Amino acid sequence: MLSLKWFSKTNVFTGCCCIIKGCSGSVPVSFQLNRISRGLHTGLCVQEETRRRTERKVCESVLQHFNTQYTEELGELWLSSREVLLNPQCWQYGVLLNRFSDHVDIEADLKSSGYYSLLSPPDSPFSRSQHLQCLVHKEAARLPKQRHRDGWLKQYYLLNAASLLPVLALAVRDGEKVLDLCSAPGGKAFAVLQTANPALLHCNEVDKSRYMWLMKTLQSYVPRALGDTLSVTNEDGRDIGNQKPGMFDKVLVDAPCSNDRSWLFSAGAQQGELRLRERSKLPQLQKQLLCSALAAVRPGGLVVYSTCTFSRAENQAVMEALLSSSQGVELVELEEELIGSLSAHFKFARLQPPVGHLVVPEQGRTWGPMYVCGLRRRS
Ligand SMILES: C[S@@+](CC[C@H](N)C(=O)[O-])C[C@H]1O[C@@H](n2cnc3c(N)ncnc32)[C@H](O)[C@@H]1O
Repeated sequence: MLSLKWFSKTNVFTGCCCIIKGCSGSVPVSFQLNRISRGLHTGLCVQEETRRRTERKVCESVLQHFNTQYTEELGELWLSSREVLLNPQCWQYGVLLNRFSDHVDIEADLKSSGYYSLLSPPDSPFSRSQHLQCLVHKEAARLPKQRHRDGWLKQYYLLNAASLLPVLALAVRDGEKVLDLCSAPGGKAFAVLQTANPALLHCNEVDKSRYMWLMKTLQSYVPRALGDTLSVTNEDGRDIGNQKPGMFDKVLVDAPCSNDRSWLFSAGAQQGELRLRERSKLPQLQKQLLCSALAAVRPGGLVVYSTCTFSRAENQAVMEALLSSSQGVELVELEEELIGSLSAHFKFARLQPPVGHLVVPEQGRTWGPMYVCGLRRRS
């Protein structure tokens, strides 16, 4: 296990502006956010990123495969979601503010540019967390990414806002011990730290290069003072349940899955076909990771499972198989209040069987796909 060591890197910075583009494909509107563009901690120019996204080619074999499977599983919903997934220019991005950084100016700029909070204000009785602040825009606005600068904390993390659903479902409380079993690149680990002050957040990632990426994320967003709270390992998550039985209050399994959004733009037919061939192995891996998570959580503790695919085989079927083969495990319904408050922002599919929740993208609310389901270990 590694505790975090912060390392330095040379940084380049360029000024930049943001692009707003409607789903209709209308003329792009660019605007400048005063302090963001003045802050100049940007990475790739947003226009460059937008151009790259526009130029990405759809992988026909993956599209055909999804058409067959998801028409059967989702019917009409697949048609509306497909329209969004195939048009990267209409994708929205959530801006998750970093409570450990000084972001007051940026928050004010964003709000004056039409951004609003995804969740209730932090002081509301309905707020899920004291600190988590995610701003969204009804258009496909895209901020520049900020570059890593040694000794400086990035002010925001860009994400698909539906990624917050598993973190909110985990509902971490101050002082809890939390395991993020499949953690890289670290978006949800970062989000967990925005919601509470856990006694321990243990992040694990099996892939070496993604593990390095995870370390970099944590270094860029989390103050050194929290170093003792965090631990990071580069192991197969399937082994962690045996290594740390019953050690955690909560475990997040943000599982490796058919990442529908990105698979549709696989780099070439070969990569697409390889992914489709390997796809049938995913449910087995997902079940093994869940078993490990259930071993790592204490009796009475909560495991949240999430994926970013529509696939029934990787979502409800995994949960059902697990529930039927494991004793002392029960399904946990996500709080109605949480689903209700997010329904204004997210489109939820009606699942059959009704196990877990699935956010599906639609025009104007392009968040998802994101499947979330909770399990409690009884004994
Ligand atoms: C969906 S991604 C996680 C995204 C991450 N939670 C976030 O929010 O940034 C799934 C991750 O699981 C990792 N993974 C795949 N197999 C694994 C295993 N056996 N044990 C642990 N991690 C694994 C993948 O390399 C990938 O980084």
